[in-house]
This record gives sequence, structure tokens and C-alpha cells, in this order.
Amino acid sequence: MTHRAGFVTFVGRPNVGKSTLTNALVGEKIAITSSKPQTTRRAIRGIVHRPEGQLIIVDTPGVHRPRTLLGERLNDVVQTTLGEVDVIGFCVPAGEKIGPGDRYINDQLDAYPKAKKVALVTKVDTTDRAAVAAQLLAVDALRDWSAIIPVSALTGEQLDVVVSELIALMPESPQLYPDDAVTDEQLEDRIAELVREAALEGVSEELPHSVAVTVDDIVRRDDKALTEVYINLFVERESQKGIIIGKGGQRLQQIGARARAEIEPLVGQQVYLSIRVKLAKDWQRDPKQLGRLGF
Ligand SMILES: Nc1nc2c(ncn2[C@@H]2O[C@H](COP(=O)(O)OP(=O)(O)OP(=O)(O)O)[C@@H](O)[C@H]2O)c(=O)[nH]1
Repeated sequence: MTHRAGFVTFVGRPNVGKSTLTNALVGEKIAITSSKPQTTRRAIRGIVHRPEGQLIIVDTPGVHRPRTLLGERLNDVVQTTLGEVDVIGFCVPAGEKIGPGDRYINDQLDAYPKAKKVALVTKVDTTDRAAVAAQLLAVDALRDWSAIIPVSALTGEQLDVVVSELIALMPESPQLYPDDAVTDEQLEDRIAELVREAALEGVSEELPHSVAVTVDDIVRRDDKALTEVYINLFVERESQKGIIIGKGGQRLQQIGARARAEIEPLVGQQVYLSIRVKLAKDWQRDPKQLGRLGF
């Protein structure tokens, strides 16, 4: 049997379900998701193993018109990734009409002639069969795709088809990662992302973009089965500190509890989580601060 392996990335407007699809295919949460657009900030790699091949999924930020330096850097991440992958999966939700944003991204794909292009009609569970069929036709008219696949990351419908079609498009290659690898993300980065995800839940539209999280220190205690995790959570304005912390520190406590529940299985033991909320004034527009925060 020929073994195939290679890289795929999903592109599409913010919020079309790229990260959720990545997690569903990998079978483990490696990318955080939220109902707020533009949650993903870095290229994250998830790995899918099958006897016939290996897929390395590079999850990228959604493409959008940049309004800040952070926005520009996120678009750069996408451009670099697109130039390096074997297959590009263009995502459009089943229940939303194809608009200028989708067309803009589709046009951009011409700049990457080496990559094979697949269309994924996502979130098919949100609409009926007739609407899905209509969307498949609309997507077909955009370009000559190597495949067009309807899928739901939520119900799992057609996930196996996505995997086998993508592997079939990969070059012949031995395994690129060991059998047990699900991601090449560092533990520290995964922890920071889980805290950011917890912080994004239940906040208003504007705040999510202002939140950045770094891990200060991870200490595995010798005297007991406990890992201490020290987190810095940055906001851009003094007023945002109050929103994150909440009355009597209540919101911050909830954020900590939610994040801890996800971090403990990753670390494999009980976690003490300390989150310090700090001000990094206008960090999204400041090159020096962006650098310090890892962008
Ligand atoms: N019903 C349904 N909802 C979905 C599905 N996939 C994703 N969603 C929801 O759509 C929203 C956005 O999903 P994400 O995976 O964060 O979208 P994204 O494209 O990665 O977004 P960015 O990181 O902003 O680019 C979340 O609220 C998901 O729960 C699906 O198959 N069915």
C-alpha cells in the first residue's frame, strides 16, 4: 500500500468553522474555538493518523481586512501557510450565501498554484438537504476543485470522507510524525490558549480582540501531585481589567475554573492556576508589545 503524508490548511472567513473542523478531525481539542470571529491567532498543527496516510492540519486565523497591526500579522501567517501546504481546504458554511468575503478569499488562492484545492461546505447540520445541494452548486461555480465535500464537525457527518479525500490528494511520503502525536504545539502554548478561550466566553464583541495570554511559569511540585501554572492575562485598557475580573473577582474565578478543567487532563494532574490581569496599553497596534506577546 502506498503511504501518503502532507499538509493541509483550511481557509475561509472568520467563524466558518475551521478550528472546530480541525479538532473534530484530530479527535482532540488542539485549537480553541468560540462564537466570536477571529479567535485563532496562530498557525496550529493537528495530526490525523490513518493506515494509508497522515494529515497534518495547519489551522490558520480567518482572513479579513486588517484594522490593526495584529490583524496584518495574522494575515501574514495565513499567506505564509498557504505557500507551504499541499492542499488548501476552502470552507464555506452551508447555510450562508456566498458573499464578497468568500469570493475575495477564493480569488487569493490563485496565487498558490502548487496547492490542490478542495471546497468544504461546513455546518451542514444547520440547514436542510436542498440548501446544502444549492450551496454545493454555488461552490462548484467558483473554480475547478479537486473535490467538494459537505461536512458537519458538530455531528461528525462526513468527517471520514474528508480525511480519506484529503489523504488521497497528498504526495507519497513516509510518516512525518510519530504515531501518538496529535499536535506539535507546546504545552505552554496550549495552556495559554485554553485560558484565552475561557476568558472569551460571555464577553462582548470588542473585548476578545484585546485579550492576550502568556504563561509566566509552570512548576511541577515535588512534594505533592500538583502543577502550578502562572498566567498573565493582558488587556488593552484599564476599563477592560474590571470586565475580566468582575464584581468581587467573580468572573476571573469562573475563567480560572473553566480553564483549569481543560488544563488538568493535559497536564495529567491537579493544577493550581494563578491568573494575573495586566494592562498592555494598545498592544494590538504596538510592534514592541506584539513581539513580546509572541506575534
Ligand atoms: N452547528 C454547527 N456549528 C458549528 C460547526 N462547526 C463550527 N460551528 C460553530 O461555529 C462557530 C465558529 O467556529 P470556529 O471553529 O471557531 O470557526 P473558525 O472558522 O475557526 O473561526 P476563526 O478562528 O474566527 O477564524 C462556533 O460557535 C462553532 O461551535 C458545525 O459543524 N455545526
